[in-house]
Amino acid sequence: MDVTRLAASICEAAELLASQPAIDLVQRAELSRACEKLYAIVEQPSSRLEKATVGITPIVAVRIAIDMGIFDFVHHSPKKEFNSDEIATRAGADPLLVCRILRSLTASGIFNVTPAGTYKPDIVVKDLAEGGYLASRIMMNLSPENAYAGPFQYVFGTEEHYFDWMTSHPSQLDAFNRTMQAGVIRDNAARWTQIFPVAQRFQQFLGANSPVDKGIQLVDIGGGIGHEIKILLDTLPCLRGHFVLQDVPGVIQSMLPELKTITAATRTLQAMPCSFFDPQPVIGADIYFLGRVLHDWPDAQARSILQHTRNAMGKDSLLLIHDRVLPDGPEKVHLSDTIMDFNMMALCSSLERTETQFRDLLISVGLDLVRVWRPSTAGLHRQAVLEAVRADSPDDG
Ligand SMILES: C[S@@+](CC[C@H](N)C(=O)[O-])C[C@H]1O[C@@H](n2cnc3c(N)ncnc32)[C@H](O)[C@@H]1O
Repeated sequence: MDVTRLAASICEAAELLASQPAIDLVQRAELSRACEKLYAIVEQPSSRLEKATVGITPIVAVRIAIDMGIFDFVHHSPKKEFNSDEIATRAGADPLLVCRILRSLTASGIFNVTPAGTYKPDIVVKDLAEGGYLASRIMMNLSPENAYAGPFQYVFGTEEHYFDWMTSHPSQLDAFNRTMQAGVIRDNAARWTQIFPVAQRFQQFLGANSPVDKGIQLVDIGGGIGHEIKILLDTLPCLRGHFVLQDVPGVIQSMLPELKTITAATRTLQAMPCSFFDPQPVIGADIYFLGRVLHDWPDAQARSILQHTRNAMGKDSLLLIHDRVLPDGPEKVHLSDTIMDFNMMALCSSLERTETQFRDLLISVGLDLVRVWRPSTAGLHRQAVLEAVRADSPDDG
């Protein structure tokens, strides 16, 4: 079957339908059933699971928007289109939070983004505006950015960060570590080794017989139980070098058993309990790797992690950041992206960042973003690998 042609005809049919006069309820039901059948076949199992487990976040976005009066404003305004900043000003709310909410509402079909980049409300907005049968109020007008006093701490009645709290809740920590490992095992295309061309870029370190000291030195910061290092070693069985796995002590002690046996002549592995909020002890490594770490932290802490890494980097060191990178255009943001963004907001007072937000963060600590690697199945995955070097590196520019 020619899937590309099939996808093109489905899009054509959708455009044709959109240009038709209104279809009646019976036709709508018939078409909805057909679409659901198609979607049930093509949807990724991981996406089904995501909706069933953390899929509540679009509802949270609607509730916050009701409270901010966003629907009242756009419904009663004589204007038909709005930009994010004017909605934020009108709502008296943090522009970043309003931008995150509008992205989620767009992914839920409550707003559409025009070619000019403005937001156009859908007809359902009238039911969410004052007097509408779905309008009711909660309180929130700032994107949480205090990592130690956000929604998680409020709900669990604690002053600890989510990661600190987990160390005294071992079953939660174990579940978290297994979730992190499952994410990269389940989804081949989301693995960093599939996105960043490891074989080509680490070519000089490949070879079965050369000693460790001629190999790569790679530091996996906040590397969990070592699954990201394991994926690299499995992908490149001839990669030689010294691999350092860093995380908090409670996680390091759960390191994958198969990594514990690596002490060959061509490969060594060092498990190093240490905090990324302390100075980085490994100086001048070839590669510093930050896998899905920065999205756990708001800008203040993310900057501190990057600054410590930057201070340890040599002029030839490379920083690789594996994280979800959202498109800057809100109309391109998937529902799944907004679910994860709100998940990060709730658990860690943090956020999923756009490429521009990553670039700005890197520049603020003296690092330059050299390239963003995206998976070949672009559109389905937002995982990307960002490649950064010291701003004063000879390779920069
Ligand atoms: C989202 S997980 C990512 C794990 C792994 N890099 C991956 O991509 O699957 C974030 C990791 O950061 C670790 N972490 C949290 N606070 C830390 C700290 N202060 N220092 C070092 N690691 C920390 C957690 O234990 C966890 O393993």
